Amino acid sequence: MKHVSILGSTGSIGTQALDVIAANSDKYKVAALAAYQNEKLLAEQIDYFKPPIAVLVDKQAADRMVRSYKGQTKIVAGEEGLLEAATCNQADTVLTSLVGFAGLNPTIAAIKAKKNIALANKETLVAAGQLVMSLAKENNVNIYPVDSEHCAIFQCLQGDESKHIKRIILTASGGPFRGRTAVELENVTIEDCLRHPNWSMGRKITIDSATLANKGLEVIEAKWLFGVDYNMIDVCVHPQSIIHSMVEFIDSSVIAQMGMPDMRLPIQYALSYPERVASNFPRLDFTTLSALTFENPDTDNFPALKLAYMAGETGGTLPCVFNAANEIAVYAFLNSEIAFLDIAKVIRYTMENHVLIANPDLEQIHAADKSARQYALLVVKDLTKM
Ligand SMILES: NC(=O)C1=CN([C@@H]2O[C@H](COP(=O)(O)OP(=O)(O)OC[C@H]3O[C@@H](n4cnc5c(N)ncnc54)[C@H](OP(=O)(O)O)[C@@H]3O)[C@@H](O)[C@H]2O)C=CC1
Ligand SMILES: CC(=O)[C@@H](O)[C@H](O)COP(=O)(O)O
Ligand SMILES: [Mn+2]
Repeated sequence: MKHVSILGSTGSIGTQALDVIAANSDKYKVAALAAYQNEKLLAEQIDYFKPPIAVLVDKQAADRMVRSYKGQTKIVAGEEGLLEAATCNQADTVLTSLVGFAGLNPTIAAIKAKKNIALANKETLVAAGQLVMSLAKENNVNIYPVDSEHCAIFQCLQGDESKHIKRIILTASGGPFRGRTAVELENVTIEDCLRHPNWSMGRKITIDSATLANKGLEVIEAKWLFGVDYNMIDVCVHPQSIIHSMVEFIDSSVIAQMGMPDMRLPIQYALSYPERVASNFPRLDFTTLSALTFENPDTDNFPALKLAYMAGETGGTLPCVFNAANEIAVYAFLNSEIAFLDIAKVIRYTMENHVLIANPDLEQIHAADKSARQYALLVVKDLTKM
């Protein structure tokens, strides 16, 4: 039996993880649930899964829940609650399915408490990959990728030494605007961006997919998870999202992992590894697949991917700055403050303004995140005036 703390239980990954756990109650038990403010859904999850601990980071929402809740679960508020859920004795595994840089501290706390990590929160490795991977090694903790591409690569590598990798090929859907020019991207709406062709996900990652910043974050995530150089990570646009990623080995053999686009599979694999668990997830029917196609990403019209490579190759605090600026820009776009094409501009200007620290410690990473957010907000303000 694995005991899982779910940070971000009310989100897209969190709810699908709970579907997997409910379908396999002989294998998994919920140790803790944590959300930001969605008290209604969290209350339903508490009723069903009866975890020892539940957290609402928003203190007012947590206060309301404490006043109305009559059951056995301990309700905790705030960032401290998140850390308690990440480190509680009842858990052996922590699923990091909260969104953004907020995932970093609880992930580090979980690693220090020797919990295995099922990692959906890619922003953690983007902001602090070196530090998090070293801590995991020091504490003898495994990090199992949940992100579909990284889970695919992890599956492709089973039984093979990483030294045999020639390159990793991350597949990308290309998002809802694949093939469009910058002029055609000028006036796209929030609703257009939120219409991902293949995946139903949270709002932030869906915008990231539309700008290709998601693929940029994933390139950096792959560097840290698989210990490869950036020149060994390629991105290939595959609009059908059936091949979730590939590994080419030194003998030119290529192994791909395929499946219908359904996040329950990588979530379940990350929880069940090294076992495979039977499922009723939709199956691939090759007779109805008309074509699997591939093309190069368009980094001229979608520059966020190029900026991510630049940030990753430079290293130090720059990937953290890329991530911080992107978070500010995405939420500014979702608040109708800036246009779609401004997202990459906010990232670029914030990166250009940054004074690099080559080997940052955690405090320096937090400082870089904070100052990048402040600068990115100024850029947003300037762009809003235009
Ligand atoms: N969705 C997907 O298919 C995939 C997602 N990922 C990654 O997984 C992560 C989660 O994505 P997704 O599920 O789509 O996101 P959602 O926006 O759907 O869910 C986010 C979850 O995190 C909680 N949350 C948000 N902010 C905080 C915070 N500051 N502290 C604590 N909890 C917080 C939310 O709580 P509340 O509901 O109360 O606001 C919610 O439970 C992201 O890093 C994303 O990049 C990776 C691959 C695929
Ligand atoms: C499901 C998943 O892992 C997402 O990160 C997905 O990859 C987004 O699709 P894009 O390829 O469009 O970024
Ligand atoms: Mn992905």
